[in-house]
Amino acid sequence: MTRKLFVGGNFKMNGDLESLTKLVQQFNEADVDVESAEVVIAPPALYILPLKEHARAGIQVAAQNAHQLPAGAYTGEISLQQLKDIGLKWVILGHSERRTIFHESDELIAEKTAAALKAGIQVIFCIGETLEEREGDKTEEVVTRQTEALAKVISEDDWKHIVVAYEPVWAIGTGKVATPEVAQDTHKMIRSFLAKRISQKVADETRIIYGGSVAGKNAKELCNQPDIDGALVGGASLKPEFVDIIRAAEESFKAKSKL
Ligand SMILES: O=C[C@H](O)COP(=O)(O)O
Repeated sequence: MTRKLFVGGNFKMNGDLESLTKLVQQFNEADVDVESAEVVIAPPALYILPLKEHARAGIQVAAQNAHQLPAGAYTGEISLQQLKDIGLKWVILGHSERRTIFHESDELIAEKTAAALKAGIQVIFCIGETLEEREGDKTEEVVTRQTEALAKVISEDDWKHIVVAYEPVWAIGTGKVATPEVAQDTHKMIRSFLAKRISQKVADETRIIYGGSVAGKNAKELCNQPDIDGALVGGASLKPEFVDIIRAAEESFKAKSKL
């Protein structure tokens, strides 16, 4: 298997300078193999710069959102060009909290993603269904619709700068983690969609990571699944437990690569 493990930590709107600096210090000191995994933390915007300076080599930093336009009268927003200016390589776009609370549409998220790639920033592109949609048997329709919006506006070559994060909304921050089998089924479905819609190459090479109540105790089983290439961790990334998640995911990946 050629896809590299990806573990993201989304701090959301949590922490302060002191607590997050201490947290990153714990990550810096942890014995994790940052060569075999891509580790990316996403702090609140105003802590990006100090934490980027503080994080050791191998721990990258992402923004949690950005505006699609390069500059202008958009009070409160940050542009992708500004992220690029401070040396950032990653941004999370399409998180379900942006989709639901801030009413970001599939089209806007696709536009932001295309703008990020144009600005030279890689994207953790989040998709996922609500509980109502899952219970209404609409998971495939929803994740396909969200991914199709992006497929329309980027090229085949652009996909190498995208990590798809499948995050079932009903599993985010609820403690209700999707079982490894349920998550695997959806990841497989997303990969098949990429194969049919884009190409087999893009399907084989794009990393699809899982998010939603990932913790030290379930990371290994989730990452053991053939189509799960890592995790996007929320709550547990604010604790030293994040290191256990990275280690567990690395163990799974090493085992999978021997298959
Ligand atoms: O971006 C991360 C996801 O929203 C997952 O959050 P969680 O691990 O707190 O459920």
